[in-house]
Amino acid sequence: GDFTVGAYLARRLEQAGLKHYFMVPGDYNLVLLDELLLNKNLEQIGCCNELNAAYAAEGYARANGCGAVVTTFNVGAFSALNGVAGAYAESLPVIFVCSGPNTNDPDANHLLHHTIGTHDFAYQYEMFRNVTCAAVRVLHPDNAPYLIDHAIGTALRESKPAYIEIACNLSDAPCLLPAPFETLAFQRLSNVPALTAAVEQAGGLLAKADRPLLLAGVHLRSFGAIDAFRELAEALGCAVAVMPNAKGFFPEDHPQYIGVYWGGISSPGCEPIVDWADLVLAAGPMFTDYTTVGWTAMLARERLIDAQPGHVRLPDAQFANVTLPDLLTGLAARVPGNPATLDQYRRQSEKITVRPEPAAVDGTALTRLELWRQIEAELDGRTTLLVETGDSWLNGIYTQLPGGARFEIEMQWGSIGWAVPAAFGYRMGLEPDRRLIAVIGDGSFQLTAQEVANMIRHDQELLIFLVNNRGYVVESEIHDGPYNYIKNWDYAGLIAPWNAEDGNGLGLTATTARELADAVAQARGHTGGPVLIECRIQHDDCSRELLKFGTRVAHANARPPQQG
Ligand SMILES: C/C(NCc1cnc(C)nc1N)=C(/S)[C@H](O)COP(=O)(O)OP(=O)(O)O
Repeated sequence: GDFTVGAYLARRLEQAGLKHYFMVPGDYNLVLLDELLLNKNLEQIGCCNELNAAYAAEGYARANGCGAVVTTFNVGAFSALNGVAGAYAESLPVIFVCSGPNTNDPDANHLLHHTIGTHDFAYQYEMFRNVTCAAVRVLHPDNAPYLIDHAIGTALRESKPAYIEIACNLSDAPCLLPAPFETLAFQRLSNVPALTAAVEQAGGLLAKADRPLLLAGVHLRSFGAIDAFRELAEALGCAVAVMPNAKGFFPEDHPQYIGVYWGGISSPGCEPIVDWADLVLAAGPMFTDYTTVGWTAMLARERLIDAQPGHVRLPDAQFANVTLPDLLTGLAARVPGNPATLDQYRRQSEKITVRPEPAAVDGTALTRLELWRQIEAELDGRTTLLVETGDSWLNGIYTQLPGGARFEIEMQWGSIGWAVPAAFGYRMGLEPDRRLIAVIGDGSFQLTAQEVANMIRHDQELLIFLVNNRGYVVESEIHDGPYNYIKNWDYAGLIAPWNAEDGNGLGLTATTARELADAVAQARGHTGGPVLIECRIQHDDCSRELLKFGTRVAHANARPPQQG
């Protein structure tokens, strides 16, 4: 039968690999939601609000490759804006779809609800253009195929979010059948001469280097270069470190792995080796105030090959239109082995990472160290550890991942409240036989907690460690004040009201090592719903790395304005 604009969109989302999309209904988008429901290969997932729906789509994209969120005009869209911008920051292809005003209204000079009450309806599109790689407004059905294809194709190629606004009276308008999906040109291609020259020159530098070292960066996953990176690592045989937001992109049980490079708060024994290397190839890094610990861990350009998703910068040359996987694969085929940095790491005594002695699992008050010792023990090769912004970042980053385990962190955007909805979306897109453990602070939890109810609605099995340290500890360690302290909740007690008449969530509390061990054991046996373990620790019981990180970030923030 006839294709409609809504059916066209649904087919393209399905072809982009989605099995679910997240939404909150509104009068503008109800007909579009009906059209999307007609596609039986896509499941419509409601969220409590549009911010959570956008975070869920971002989390889904981490597990599934691409995500989508549908909202109503303005009031829905502007809540979702934070999550869409976050997807941009995290380089994740989230398709943001919003139903807009009826096409008759502009010419009729109408004022509309859910707007700021002016005659201009383009401002939402203008705002989203700044945080998407492509933004389109479908104001006539004839343009729907090209505009939808442009938005989705660009999002997949750039690994960034895209914006699609569809006038509400076009959702069920007749539309052409979609052309084959390949016509969206979402593949990333290298320019061959540029690639040849880049491999030649970077390969030459690596071959000449006495102490080469590889550093994994955050873009490896978004730009499909994890395998190519490992190929190059094994060809070089050198030491391999990861930046904090690339944790898990190189196996931590790999013999060449030397830990997280994060300047003065690197894994034990790692920083001296990175400093000793005479050439570092950083694959997909983002050198920011956080990843360089307030600019104290910058790598000198004369010993850095900086391979970005679309170009590579050598100490004295730059090549555009070279994709990350092509460059790394090309180098793997060309470079001679050189284990100097790995040999040196193995000589170092520091390498023996000091593992906290297993505390007596007894009635002693629960501490951060014991909490994370038990979390680390709970990880296996099928588990993803997802950490919320807060001290959970630092504690998670230094947690040892078993082979096959994955790690999710939103370090570039760092928007607290992301973790609950992102875990909901991630679990929705995750293979059923894998496990999900999320570690979330009490402060962050309070922003978006209600999405746990949808975890219960969908019988999602996942484990949340809710770290109740009575407030915003990261902020306290950066710069304390009364604003860092919040109203306490009965976090474990929240699950029962969310269960209501039919839920199967489980809320537990742990104030001692023994209670935590018992709760974890009970969680292991719980099926058919999420488990939240409220772990109560002291406010100042934070990681030593946070103390260092906090003071350096505060220092960077406090730089006086340049005297003009
Ligand atoms: C308030 C804020 N950051 C500022 C902030 C404020 N608002 C948004 C949306 N995102 C942000 N990062 C942060 S990191 C809190 O310490 C988080 O507290 P909590 O979740 O309880 O974790 P810790 O106690 O481990 O820090």
